[in-house]
Amino acid sequence: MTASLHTVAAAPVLGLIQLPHGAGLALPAYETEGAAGMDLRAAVSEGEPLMLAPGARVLVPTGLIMEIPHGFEGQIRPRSGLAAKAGITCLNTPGTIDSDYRGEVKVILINLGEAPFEISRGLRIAQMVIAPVTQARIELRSAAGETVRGAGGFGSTGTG
Ligand SMILES: O=c1ccn([C@H]2C[C@H](O)[C@@H](COP(=O)(O)OP(=O)(O)OP(=O)(O)O)O2)c(=O)[nH]1
Ligand SMILES: [Mg+2]
Repeated sequence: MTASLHTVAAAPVLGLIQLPHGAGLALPAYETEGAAGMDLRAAVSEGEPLMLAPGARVLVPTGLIMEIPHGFEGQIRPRSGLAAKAGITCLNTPGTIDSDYRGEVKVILINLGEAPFEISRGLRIAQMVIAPVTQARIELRSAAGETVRGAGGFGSTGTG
């Protein structure tokens, strides 16, 4: 039997605290067995949707405080359906949720489409991937070791 990704015994536990304005909203969830990201919902007031004009951006509350285990991060990514259909994306994608952050998680959406976009309560606005992170030890050095690439970049290997 194949275990689903999220029932692996060693899976990290994501702690969630639902704030009062998030109460009643469905918790973030993996929509399919193999989904990489869990969808996040807009915790805007019922009956008071946010209208996002073309070109405008907005900080959308999720109504959630998270306890991401040490050694992991949350990556906030756009949903392709919103992007393809309406030009809605996350401005700072992938947004970084640090494991020591204890404020409300918010999603920065921007409307790159041509029409105003309505964000109503409960709309699945983005997805969050939990990913391992490594903190490097930093060493100040006097020079960098030589490589074939050297300082070539930004298209140095050609286009074809
Ligand atoms: O899309 C995002 C990005 C960040 N955050 C929260 C969680 C994160 O841990 C914190 C800081 O994010 P980041 O380091 O990207 O922002 P900053 O501008 O460097 O702020 P800070 O100086 O607080 O680190 O803000 C969100 O809620 N949503
Ligand atoms: Mg920062």
